[in-house]
Amino acid sequence: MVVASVDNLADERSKAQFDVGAMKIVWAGSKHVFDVTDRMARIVASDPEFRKDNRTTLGRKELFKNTLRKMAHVVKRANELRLTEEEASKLRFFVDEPGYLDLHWGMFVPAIKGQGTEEQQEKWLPLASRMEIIGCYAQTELGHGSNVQGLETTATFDPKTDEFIIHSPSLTSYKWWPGGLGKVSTHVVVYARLVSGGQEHGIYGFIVQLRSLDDHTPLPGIIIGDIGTKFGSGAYNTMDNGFVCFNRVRIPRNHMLMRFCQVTREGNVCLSDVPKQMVYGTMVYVRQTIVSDASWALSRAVCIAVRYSAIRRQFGSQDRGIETQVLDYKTQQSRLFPLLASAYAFRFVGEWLKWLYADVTERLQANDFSTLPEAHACTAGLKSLTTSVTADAIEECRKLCGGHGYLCSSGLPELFAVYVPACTYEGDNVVLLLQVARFLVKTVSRLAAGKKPVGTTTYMGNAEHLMQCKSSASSPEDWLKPSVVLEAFEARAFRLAVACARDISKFSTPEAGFAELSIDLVEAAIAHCEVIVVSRFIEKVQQDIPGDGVKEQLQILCFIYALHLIHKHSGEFLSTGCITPEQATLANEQLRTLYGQVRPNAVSLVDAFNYTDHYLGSALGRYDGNVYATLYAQALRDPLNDTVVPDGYEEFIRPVLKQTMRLSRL
Ligand SMILES: CCCCCCCCCC/C=C\CCCCCCC/C=C/C(=O)SCCNC(=O)CCNC(=O)[C@H](O)C(C)(C)COP(=O)(O)OP(=O)(O)OC[C@H]1O[C@@H](n2cnc3c(N)ncnc32)[C@H](O)[C@@H]1OP(=O)(O)O
Ligand SMILES: Cc1cc2nc3c(=O)[nH]c(=O)nc-3n(C[C@H](O)[C@H](O)[C@H](O)COP(=O)(O)OP(=O)(O)OC[C@H]3O[C@@H](n4cnc5c(N)ncnc54)[C@H](O)[C@@H]3O)c2cc1C
Repeated sequence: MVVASVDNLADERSKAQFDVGAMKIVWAGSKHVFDVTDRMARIVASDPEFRKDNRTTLGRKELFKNTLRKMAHVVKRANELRLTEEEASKLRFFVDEPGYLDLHWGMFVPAIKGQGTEEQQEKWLPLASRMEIIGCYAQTELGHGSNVQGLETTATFDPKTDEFIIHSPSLTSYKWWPGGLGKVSTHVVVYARLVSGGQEHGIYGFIVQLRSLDDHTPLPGIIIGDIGTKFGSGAYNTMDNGFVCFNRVRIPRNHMLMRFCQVTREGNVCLSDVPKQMVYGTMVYVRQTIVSDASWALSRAVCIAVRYSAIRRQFGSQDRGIETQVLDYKTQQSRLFPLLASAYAFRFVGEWLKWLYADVTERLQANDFSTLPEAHACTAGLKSLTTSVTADAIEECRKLCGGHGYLCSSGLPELFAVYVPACTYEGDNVVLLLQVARFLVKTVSRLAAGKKPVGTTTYMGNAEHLMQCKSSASSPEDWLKPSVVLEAFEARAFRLAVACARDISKFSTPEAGFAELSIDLVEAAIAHCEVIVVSRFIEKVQQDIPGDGVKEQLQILCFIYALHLIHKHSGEFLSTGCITPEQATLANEQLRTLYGQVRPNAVSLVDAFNYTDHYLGSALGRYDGNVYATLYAQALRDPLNDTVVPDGYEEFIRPVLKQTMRLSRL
C-alpha cells in the first residue's frame, strides 16, 4: 500500500507556473514590507518564549499568566532590538495571541490621539508610549453595546471641585467586555454621557485611572474584574476582557478628551464645529485595521487546507495503489479555491482601505468632513463583509480537512475561536451593514435630486444604464472580460439599492420602512461592498505586476472571486434581471475551467503568504508536508498520554469492570 509522502508538496511546488518570490512581494505590498514581515516572523518563530503549541491544554490562569509573560517579552525584545513602530507591531502580530498590548496600542493610544487636545496628547501620549501606564477602551456596557447613544454611564461635571463624577447608575451600566480591563490596565478611556448644569450633552471619552501604579489594587470607588471564560480552548481566553463599576469616581476636568467638545471651568459646554460622529473615530480606525487583518486569518486557514489537501489521498485507486489527492476533487476545489481567491481579494481591498483611511484623516485635519460618511460606510461595510466571510471560511477549511481538521493540532479550531468574535466586536456585522444601507439609500435619494455620487458610489451615476442593461455574456470566455463582470455587479447592487429606496418610500415614515425592509437593506449593503472588493481586485490586476506569471495567476484568482459570487448570489443576479439563467450557467462553466487553472499552482499560491510553521501552528499545514508523523507526535504529547493507565482508573474504571464481571457470573 502506498502511503502519502512528504514529497507531495515538493511535487506540487515543481508545478508552479509563476514566480513565487515575486508573488510574495505582491502579497506583502512591497519589498520593504516583505523584508520587515519576514524578519519579524522568524524572530518570533525562533524564540522559545513565544512557544504556543501548548496553549489549548492550559487552564485559564496558567494561560493568562503565560500571555502576560509573552507580552512582557514582546516589550523587552522591541526595546533590545530597537524596533521601529512598524517592526514592533509585526513582531507582536506574529506572537499570535490576543493580549492587552492590542488595546493599549490599538485603541487607548488612538483614542487619545484622535479625541484629545494637543495639550492632552502632550501629557498622556509620552506616558502611554513608554508604557508607564497601560490603557484600554471601555465603551460597551452590560446592557448596551451596539447602541452607543444608549450608554448609561454618566460623567457629571461638578463646578465646585472642577471635577467630573464618573458613575455607573445600574447593573446594566457596568462596562463589560473591554479587553485588558479585567486584570491589567491602569487607565481607561471610558465613554459616558456628559452631564453639566443638569443637562445631558451626548457621549464622550474620559480618561480614568483604574489601579494604583504602586501595587495595582483598584482605586477607591472602582469594582473591577474579568468577565469570565470565553468560547474555545486557548483562543481569546488569553485576554482579560473585563467589567468595571464606577461608584461616583472623581476625575479632574481635564481628563475629559476635549478635542471636539470643551467643558469650561464654569461648566459651559462648547461644541466645536465638527460632526458629532468624530467621537466614533477610534472605531473607524480599528475597523480599517480589522479589514487588513482579515486576509491574514483567511489566508492562514486556506494555507493549511490547501497543503493538507495536497497531502491527503482518498479513493480513486485500483488494486490498493496510489490514491487521489483530495485537492484533485472538483468539489474540494469549488469549496477551497474561492476562499484562496477571497484571501487575495481581501488583501488588496485592505490595502486600498488603508489608503482611503489615510486620505480621510488628512482631510479631517484640514476641516474637510465631506468624505467622512463614505469612510464610515466603507470601513463598516468592509469590516462586516470580510470578517463574516473569513469566520465562515475558517470553519469551511476545518471541514475541508476532514476529521483531522477537528483536532486542535490542526490549528483550525483555535483559529476559528479566536477569530469569530471579529464578527461582533467593533460593531456587530448586521448593525454595520445597516449603516451602509442607510448611506446607500441616502445616495439614491440624492441621485434623484440630481446630485452626482462620488467615491465608491460613483458607479451609481450611470443610473439609467445600470437600471436597464442586460449582460452581453454569450460564452464562458465573456465572463473573463472585466467590463462584463463589473457591469453585472454594479447593476445588481444599484437595482437592489433603488428597490429598497423605492419600497421605503411606501411606508408612513422612512424609519418604519427602514425597520421593515432591513433584510433587503442588508442584502443591498453586501452587494455594494462586493462591488468595492471586485472593482479593487480588477484594478489591481490591470496594473503592471512584475514577476513571471504573477499577473496571470492574479487574474485567474480575480475571476474566481467574482464568478463564485455570481454563483453564490445567483438568485439576486437573476431576480434583478442583470443576467439570464443561461449566462449564469456560462459563468459556472468558466469557473470550473478556472479551478483547473489554479490547481497546479495552488500550493505555490499559499506558499506566497510566506508563513512560518510557528505562525501557522498546524500539523496539517506544515511547509514540509510531514503531516502524519507530526499528528502522531502531537497526540503522544497530549496530557492524557502522560500515563498509560489513566488517572481515575482505580476509582472509576476498575469498579465498573468488576461490576460487569459480577453481572456476567450471575
Ligand atoms: C513595544 C510593543 C509594541 C507592540 C505594538 C502592538 C501594536 C498592536 C496594534 C494593534 C492594532 C489594532 C488592534 C486592535 C485590536 C482590536 C481588538 C478588538 C477589540 C474590540 C473593541 C470594541 O469592540 S470597542 C466597541 C465597539 N463598539 C461598536 O462598534 C458599537 C457599534 N455601534 C456604533 O458604531 C453606533 O452606535 C452606530 C453606528 C451603530 C449607530 O450610531 P448612532 O449615533 O446611534 O447613529 P445613527 O443615528 O445610526 O447615525 C447617525 C449618523 O452618524 C453616522 N455615523 C455613525 N457612525 C459613524 C462613524 N463611526 N463615523 C462617521 N459617521 C458615523 C451615521 O451614518 C449617521 O449618518 P446620517 O448622515 O445621519 O445618516
Ligand atoms: C472578544 C470581544 C472583545 C471586545 N472588546 C471590547 C473592548 O475592548 N471595548 C469595548 O468597549 N467593547 C468590546 N467588545 C464589545 C463589542 O464591541 C460589542 O459586543 C459589540 O459592539 C456588539 O454589541 P452587543 O454585544 O451589544 O450586541 P447586540 O447589539 O446586543 O447584538 C445582539 C443581536 O442583536 C442584533 N441587533 C442589534 N441591534 C440591531 C439593529 N438595530 N437592527 C438589527 N439587529 C440588531 C445583532 O445583529 C445581534 O444579532 C468586545 C466584544 C467581544 C466579543
